[in-house]
Amino acid sequence: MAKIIALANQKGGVGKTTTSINLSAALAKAGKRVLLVDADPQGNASSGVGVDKSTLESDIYDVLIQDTPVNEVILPSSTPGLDILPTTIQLSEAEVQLVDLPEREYRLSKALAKVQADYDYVIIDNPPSLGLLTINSFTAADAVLIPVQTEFYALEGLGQLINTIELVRQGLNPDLEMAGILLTMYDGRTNLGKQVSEQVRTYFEDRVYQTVIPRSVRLSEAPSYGQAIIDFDPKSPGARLYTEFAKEVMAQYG
Ligand SMILES: Nc1ncnc2c1ncn2[C@@H]1O[C@H](COP(=O)(O)OP(=O)(O)OP(=O)(O)O)[C@@H](O)[C@H]1O
Ligand SMILES: [Mg+2]
Repeated sequence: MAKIIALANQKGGVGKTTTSINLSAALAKAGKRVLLVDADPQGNASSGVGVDKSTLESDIYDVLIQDTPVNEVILPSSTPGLDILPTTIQLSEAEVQLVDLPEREYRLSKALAKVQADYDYVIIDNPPSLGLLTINSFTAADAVLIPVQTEFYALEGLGQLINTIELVRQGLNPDLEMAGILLTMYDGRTNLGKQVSEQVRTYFEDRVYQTVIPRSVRLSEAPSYGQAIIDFDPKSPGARLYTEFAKEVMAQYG
């Protein structure tokens, strides 16, 4: 049965999508069967693993709103062993439409239950909000992994996020855990980077992963080629560190 991990932080641009893509690809390279779920209407995870969104006949919107079977929508990605449940901008309408649907918080969970036996990991990329799409992900997930940009205001909003996880645990999904916090876009040349990472570790202690993802231009270039960093530039520091990070996740979840 797949471990389902939702990547979330309602703060925008902290590395959720970059981490979703590259953790998924590194897990697949390690021999795991992985499904990447793009639950963000921006669709950056879909294009980042080589999906041409303009040619899609159906996407996660149809699964959530129209009850299209999930296996009809899943596609192979540019990385062997990694499948993608893609999205397009039409998912932006789902946030409103879900409100009136029965079991509105459980729709992703029900869809993923049908393919959970086919994978070792399901990684869900989420939008920068705590709306119904993210709540669907938290209801479906075993654990929430929080990327935190090693920058000023890094801790801002984390209290609210952790509160939301707690609320979901009290109602919709009692088994939901916090997987941990991943520091991203670290710049070791600046004092700020060091200060923020120390501050996050002081506050969250062993819930912060040992691996730290450095700021790297190659990581930001890879998505425009539709490739994960381990395929785009296997020798780059980004490829090495996402591989290290995947090892930490496998030590945690098998
Ligand atoms: N380690 C890194 N080094 C350099 N650039 C990075 C790194 N990680 C992410 N980026 C770049 O920073 C931007 C934001 O990253 P990303 O899209 O992963 O964040 P996000 O949290 O998914 O954003 P959103 O909240 O909009 O979904 C992107 O342009 C991405 O390419
Ligand atoms: Mg994103």
